[in-house]
Amino acid sequence: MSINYSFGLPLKHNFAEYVYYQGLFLPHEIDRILHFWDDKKTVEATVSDQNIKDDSLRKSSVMFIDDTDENKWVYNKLAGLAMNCNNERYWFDLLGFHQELQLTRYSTGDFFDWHMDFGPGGISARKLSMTIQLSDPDEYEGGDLQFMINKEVVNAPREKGTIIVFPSFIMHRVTPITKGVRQSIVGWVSGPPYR
Ligand SMILES: O=C(O)CCC(=O)C(=O)O
Ligand SMILES: [Fe+2]
Repeated sequence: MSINYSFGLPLKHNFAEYVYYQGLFLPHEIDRILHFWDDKKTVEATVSDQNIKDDSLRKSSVMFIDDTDENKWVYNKLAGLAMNCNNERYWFDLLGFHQELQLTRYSTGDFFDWHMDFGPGGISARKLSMTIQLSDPDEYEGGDLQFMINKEVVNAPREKGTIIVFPSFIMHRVTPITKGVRQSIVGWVSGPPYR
């Protein structure tokens, strides 16, 4: 039963476990982003904020997109989307990107098992997570970004260019790639502690 014992605060509810957007990046922009990939800058992905490699949780290659003048357009587009999405849905307190955008490559056998992007230490400021699907769905098999919503497993859209935004405390995973290569960008928007 619902009651209304108000503390006098303005209330807005429009929560969704995840939302997605299409068309923010044009195909030639996605191609430009894919050309950022530089094997010399690639590192094996780690988990949490401790630079821990845990092959049972995550296997993929990542590199970070420097926040330089040349790359600013990518940051700017994603920041705009994050602010609009936040105004539409979440009303979290956001401060901005405090960690570089991550370009991720999953080859056959790579995966990222169930996790939250939020946690203790250096990842405790993460509020919103964003993923850009950079690969065409028929370039790879497996590699689904999935959310755990109660006990249902829900697939995120795979279309190239789709941007999926979700609160960093939502459980998600990327299933193992069984064929081909999937690439994505992952960004985290930070904010002050929950209150
Ligand atoms: O590749 C993705 O779409 C998501 C990866 C992920 O969950 C992460 O890097 O935290
Ligand atoms: Fe994640």
